[in-house]
Amino acid sequence: MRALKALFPYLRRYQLSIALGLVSVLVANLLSVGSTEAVKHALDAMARAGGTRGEVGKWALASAGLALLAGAGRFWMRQNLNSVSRWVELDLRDDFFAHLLRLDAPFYNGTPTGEVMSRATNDLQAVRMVAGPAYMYLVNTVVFGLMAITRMVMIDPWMTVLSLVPMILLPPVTIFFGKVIHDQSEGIQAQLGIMSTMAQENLAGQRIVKAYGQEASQSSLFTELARESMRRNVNLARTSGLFYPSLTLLAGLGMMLALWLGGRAILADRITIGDLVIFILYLGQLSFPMIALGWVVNLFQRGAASMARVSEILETRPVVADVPGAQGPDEVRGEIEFRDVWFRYPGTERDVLRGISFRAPAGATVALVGPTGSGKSTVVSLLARLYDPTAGEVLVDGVAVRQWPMDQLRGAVALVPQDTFLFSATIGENLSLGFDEEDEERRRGRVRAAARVARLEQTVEELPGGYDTVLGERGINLSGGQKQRAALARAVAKDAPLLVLDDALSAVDTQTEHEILGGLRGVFAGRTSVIVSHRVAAVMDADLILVLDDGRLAERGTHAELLRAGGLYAALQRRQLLEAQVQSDDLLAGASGAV
Ligand SMILES: Nc1ncnc2c1ncn2[C@@H]1O[C@H](COP(=O)(O)OP(=O)(O)OP(=O)(O)O)[C@@H](O)[C@H]1O
Repeated sequence: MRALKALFPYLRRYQLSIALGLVSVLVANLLSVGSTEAVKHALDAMARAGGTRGEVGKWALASAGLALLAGAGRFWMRQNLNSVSRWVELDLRDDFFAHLLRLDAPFYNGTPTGEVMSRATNDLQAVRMVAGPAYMYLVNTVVFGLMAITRMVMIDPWMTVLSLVPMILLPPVTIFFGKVIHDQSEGIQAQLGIMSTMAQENLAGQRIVKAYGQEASQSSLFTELARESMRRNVNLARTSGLFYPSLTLLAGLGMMLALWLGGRAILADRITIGDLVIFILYLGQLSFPMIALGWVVNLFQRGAASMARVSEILETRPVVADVPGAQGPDEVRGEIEFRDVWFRYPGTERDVLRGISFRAPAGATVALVGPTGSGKSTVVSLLARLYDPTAGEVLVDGVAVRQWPMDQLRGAVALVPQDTFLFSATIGENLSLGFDEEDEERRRGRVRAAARVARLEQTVEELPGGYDTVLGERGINLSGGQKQRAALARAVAKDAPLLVLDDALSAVDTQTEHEILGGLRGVFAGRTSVIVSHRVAAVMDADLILVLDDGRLAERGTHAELLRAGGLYAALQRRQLLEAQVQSDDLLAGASGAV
């Protein structure tokens, strides 16, 4: 329950509404008790020898009027307290999302996305139930319970004790069934999640399903999952079927005892008919608050566990963050230096970079080549400070990147990562992600110029809405190469001093890649570029080529120097030339065959 303390600052913002809501609980219950008391007076007037019609009518009217006012009070109670829970949920969700965006790559590396999503949805919902309904029903039960039981004891203490015995079982029965029903519902949701994922994958990957003839086996797998879902639903129906009659049985037992004992008390002239009727009314009105009490216990337990999970993320501090007194250079030139850099990914045991040292002057084009898994993307990640090195230092303009204010560093680097990511927004919005431009014409101009450099202009113009075409699930899908060019255009439009392309043109054909890189050289003349590529043709014009092999810097130099050295780079070039030769021979053979 200590976890719920973290909720207090959020609740404190709405203390006026909470106070009004709690006063409404008190007033509504007082009015409700008053209405029940008026019933007693009406009945007693009916049974008394001198009672008049007018008197009965007056009390009946009073009862109805008070019940109406009590209803209004309850509306006001719900209105205030449930609204507070929604506001608290909104504030928490906003803070949670903003915090998620501040968290760093090491956090996302070690936390599955599904886990984060479940905290942002299910857990926040469970916390909301505590921030309103749970304490509202708890206070309501306590207030009404005290009032009703006091009145019942005043009528007959023994009758109160005995008729409450079955009622006292209502909260534990609700807690027990509540837990079972909750677990079963979760199981159903989980099963539904598995089914949705499977359906979604089969629909999205329907070309693979068809190409590999998987229709029948996927269909029977789905049937198995659906059967399991049905079995879980039937179990839930059985539990619910037992739960509600158990509640009615216990409440009914209390009533039966009250009727039996009350009947005897009337015959013995200890209480009036009016007393018995309102006793039974109070008993009946008590059953829902008693059931709510059990429900509230479960809500608090679930809410506390959920708040602990939400707080765990909210309290996680990014490891890669601004250091105190962070200070970058006044003007970014773009000189890059790696000084004996070692790196291993958090939670792993293997050094993926081992003693990398190099220096590239501002304005140079640096290329990284090497076999897959050799550490090229990792070098780029350290430059953009997505991670901090395990040992050694990465410097830009002579200042360690850890000493730079994060905003300044990220503003200075335009990164095109290996995995292209475009938002489900318009192409124009996707391309202007990296810069602020109030003037719409200038923004569009900048986006168009960048698209031209990335050889994307014609593709966009052929789309139905041009730059206003929405991408992704809600709109059209681009091909792999088009997506890569859009990601490149986004980086070009950012117009930053350092351009970093991490295998950013792998899905573009060699000819287009050559054209794009040629265009980039013009636009980025005087700025520093880092190009990761598997193709020698893409890096041969670079000022400095670094060849990585299993985390080590195996070779360095210009294209000509590396060819002369006859090492890994030269072997890579020979292989790629040979491959190109074989491909063109195949094409020629195909063409002559066709003739
Ligand atoms: N997030 C990660 N967590 C743990 N290990 C990782 C992570 N990302 C990469 N690695 C490991 O680090 C090593 C270097 O990976 P990196 O992505 O830098 O290679 P690369 O040279 O860019 O490869 P490719 O050419 O295939 O893109 C690999 O062995 C890889 O398995």
